[in-house]
Amino acid sequence: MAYAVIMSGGLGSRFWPKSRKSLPKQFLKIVEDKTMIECTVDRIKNIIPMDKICVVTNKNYVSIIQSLLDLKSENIFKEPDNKETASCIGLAAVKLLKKDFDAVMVVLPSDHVIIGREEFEKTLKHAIDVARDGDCLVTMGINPTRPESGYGYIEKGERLEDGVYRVKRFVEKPNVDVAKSFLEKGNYLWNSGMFVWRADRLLREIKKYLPDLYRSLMKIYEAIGTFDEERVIEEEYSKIDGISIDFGVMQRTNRAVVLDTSFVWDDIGSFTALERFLNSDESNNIVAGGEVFLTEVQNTTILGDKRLIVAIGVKDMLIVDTKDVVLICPKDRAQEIKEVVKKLSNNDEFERFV
Ligand SMILES: Nc1nc2c(ncn2[C@@H]2O[C@H](COP(=O)(O)OP(=O)(O)OP(=O)(O)O)[C@@H](O)[C@H]2O)c(=O)[nH]1
Ligand SMILES: O=P(O)(O)O[C@H]1O[C@H](CO)[C@@H](O)[C@H](O)[C@@H]1O
Repeated sequence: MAYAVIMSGGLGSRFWPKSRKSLPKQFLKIVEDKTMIECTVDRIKNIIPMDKICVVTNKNYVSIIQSLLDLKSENIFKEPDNKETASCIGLAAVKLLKKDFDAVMVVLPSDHVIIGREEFEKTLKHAIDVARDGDCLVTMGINPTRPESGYGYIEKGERLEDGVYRVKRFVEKPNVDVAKSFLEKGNYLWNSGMFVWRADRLLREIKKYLPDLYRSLMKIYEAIGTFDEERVIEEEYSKIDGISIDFGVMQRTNRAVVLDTSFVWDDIGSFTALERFLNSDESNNIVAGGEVFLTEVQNTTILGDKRLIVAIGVKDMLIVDTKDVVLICPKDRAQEIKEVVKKLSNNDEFERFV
């Protein structure tokens, strides 16, 4: 049986100050008129029925998820802490395996924009068939359109069937020069961060490449359905070293295959991604929300709130206003917001703004 596993415990810190610890990006309406997590569920519910859709999230976000999605509480997998995507996916794998030994997991981030519903559904069905029959880890590949250094790249290897390739190499977040060379070579795809695999196959890969995490997951597996479940999850999570599924498994495994997809995809990783979806004025400015009064402003993205934003002679900037924080930064440094948020989190005076 196929299950959707929606990862929804991240902080979306590159979208700070709009995205806060108390209400991260996946629970905001960013480019569509529903929250990002609602859009994620809408996109898959023709393929995977609601009772097979699961969300893995931090325990603090359970009530937000319940208010947005019509999910049974047993389909919300609670994490006591954020230990990155390998643990989040591993926890979902043991939860599903406990009730279905043939579980196939469709792992989806909760903060992507996808255009081309029919194509997406067709690709997902194909991915489920490949993962169910084969002993492999399926990733959904996107044809790159720019030398993006914020994504993982997949080198296509042997063609297995129409649109399906063995993964020759998986390179997580190369620098821009390497990304340019991948684009020129033409045989690389972006890793979309959407994966399909059997739960048992994934756990065997975790056993091989992340043995400590595997040991913790096995203890959790034993405790699932007992009175001790929550305590054991807390105890094991306190021991887990966080690592992403990309660094932890995908870069190491030789069982990965990639599907060459053709829908439009974006991970809306940072504010600058909005340029690809929102309309700009004749000076290439984007205004998303709030009122603005601009004089000789160019190539600037402004996300307003309640106040009027007045800017004079500003170029290539990002301006984000909220009720208690104003962020001003050059657009080409927008990735640094994540680091700033980490610093603020560790600062007693400013932590409350995170
Ligand atoms: N359950 C769970 N989900 C996670 C965790 N880390 C990231 N995610 C989710 O995985 C997806 C991809 O996350 P990232 O973009 O890597 O991280 P993020 O925290 O959302 O964003 P940044 O802080 O801006 O990097 C998103 O849907 C996140 O909500 C985690 O530790 N647990
Ligand atoms: O954690 P990050 O920064 O969002 O990166 C992850 O997602 C990217 C796609 O959104 C992928 O391209 C990366 O390989 C990785 O899976």
